[in-house]
Amino acid sequence: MNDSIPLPGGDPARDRFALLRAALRLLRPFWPATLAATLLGAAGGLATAALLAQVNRGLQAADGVGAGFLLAFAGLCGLSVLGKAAAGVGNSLVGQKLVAALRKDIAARILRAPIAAIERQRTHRLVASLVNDVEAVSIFTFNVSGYAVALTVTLGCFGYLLALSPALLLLVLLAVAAGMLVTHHARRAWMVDYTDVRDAQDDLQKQYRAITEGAKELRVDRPRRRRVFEVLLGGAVDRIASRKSHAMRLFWTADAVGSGLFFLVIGIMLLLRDRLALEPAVVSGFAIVLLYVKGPLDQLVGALPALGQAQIAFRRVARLAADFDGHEPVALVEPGGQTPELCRSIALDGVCYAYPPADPAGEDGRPGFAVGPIDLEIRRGEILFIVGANGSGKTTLIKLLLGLYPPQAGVIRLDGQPVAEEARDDYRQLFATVFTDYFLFDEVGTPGAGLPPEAERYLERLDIAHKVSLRDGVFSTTDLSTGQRKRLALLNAWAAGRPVIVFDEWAADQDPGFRHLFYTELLPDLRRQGRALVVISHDDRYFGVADRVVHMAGGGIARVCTQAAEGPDDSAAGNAER
Ligand SMILES: Nc1ncnc2c1ncn2[C@@H]1O[C@H](COP(=O)(O)OP(=O)(O)OP(=O)(O)O)[C@@H](O)[C@H]1O
Repeated sequence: MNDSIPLPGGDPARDRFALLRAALRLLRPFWPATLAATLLGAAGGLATAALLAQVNRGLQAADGVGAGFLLAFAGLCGLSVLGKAAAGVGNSLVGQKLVAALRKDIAARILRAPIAAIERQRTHRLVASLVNDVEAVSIFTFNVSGYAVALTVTLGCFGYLLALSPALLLLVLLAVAAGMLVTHHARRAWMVDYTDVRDAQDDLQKQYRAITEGAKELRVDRPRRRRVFEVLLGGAVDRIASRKSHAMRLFWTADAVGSGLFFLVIGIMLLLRDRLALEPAVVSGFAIVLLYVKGPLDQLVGALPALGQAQIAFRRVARLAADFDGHEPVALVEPGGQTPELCRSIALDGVCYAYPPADPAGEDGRPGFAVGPIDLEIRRGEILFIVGANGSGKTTLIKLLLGLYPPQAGVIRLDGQPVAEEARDDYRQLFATVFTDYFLFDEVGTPGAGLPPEAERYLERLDIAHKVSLRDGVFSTTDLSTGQRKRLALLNAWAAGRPVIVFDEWAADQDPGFRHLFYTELLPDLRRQGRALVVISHDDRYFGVADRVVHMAGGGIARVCTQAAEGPDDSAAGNAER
């Protein structure tokens, strides 16, 4: 996938120009349209300033205006209106493209990020970034050339004022500087508010998940429901509202001070008119221009809250990007690399992985859970069970086997050859999985590859054909019972046609009849097709189905039993019981 939308590299908190640079970098792919919109808008802005001068000249002309004046007036009007319209159209075009590119970019980052980083981030934070940060950045960038136009109009107007009276312009600039000082102080305070708002948006997203995904639990638990609604969700909502109102109060106070200063300047000018013997053309020119330029100036000042929120959003996205650093070469758009084959076996040689400590400050002194060193071979056409107590490391082991966690030590070999980091994504294509927290895609099999001809028959085999059919490769419904949905997940894993299928406690929510069918018919059938089956199971009644049973304890392999010998297998050598 094209990684053409670079997100900020610097820290916008410390680097004052990081946001500007990041915005320019974001706009870079669209520079022709951005430049055209900005230039046309700037031309329109300058035409507006010239129009004001023309109006003042017309007002002061003792013997009326002629055809030449009217022609120039009409030309400036046309340029002003068209420039503004063109800038608006160009802006929205660029804005839409930019937002689309930013959304795709964040999604691509998630798709390529290390699984451990995604697990660390938690879904609600990712969703909040996808929704709130993109929104904040887009609101600001949508208007970048609008701000450029406002700035040009302002500078053009000040240029005209300079020509009319440098001394009076100095007075205006003093007022503008005082207004900027007040705004600057207010801005520092409202940035603190907006940072807190953004944190509260994460909390809100978390509580939205709680009330949707935990709807059933909350319906039967009134105290918790009240706490979630009033304290957790309500607290986040109220925090956002009060912090935003505080920020806006500061903004409007600063804005009012700015406007007051503006009118003060006009008042002072009128007061000093006679004392300084100002010409009527100068006074009327200043009055017209100052009243007009207040619009673009307000637009520029009004951009500050959006700018602040965009800055915070950039900081968030930068942090996310940093946490997703070291992403793997995962093909998203171009066809991937080679689809590997499994001829003999996959071997884990001394593979280790340790989670970071739950308390990174290390205050509780507990290290993260560690798995390994693991020596294990998975052979083509065998059923391998991984068993052990809760928390013994079974799922972590299969995440290592699948290449979802990169081994921190040791190596994975495919048919004797080490799997290099660049080939890990290809290697992962050997597997189909049904995790305990699986996600059910309603498109069956490998997208674009068509369905295996026996798919309908397999639905019957799974005793689900009376509920679900396949329409154009899509399940007609997934509104099913828990066990039935899991059968569809199994169908998906089977239809993907991969040489290795991994089941994480698949049978846990199946009825006894179907559980029996799974262990005694489906698994042996899949083995007959030449696939390797790695099955995490607590069903000790069916351990006899496996060719080998790997017993995990405390993150290591305690022993491996083969069915023939029912004793420790040679392949377990080196895995000391813990
Ligand atoms: N995402 C994670 N981040 C940090 N630590 C984790 C994470 N997932 C698991 N662990 C740690 O690893 C240990 C083993 O977890 P794992 O899921 O591998 O166990 P399991 O044998 O599959 O357990 P179960 O039978 O309950 O599914 C956990 O007790 C926990 O301490």
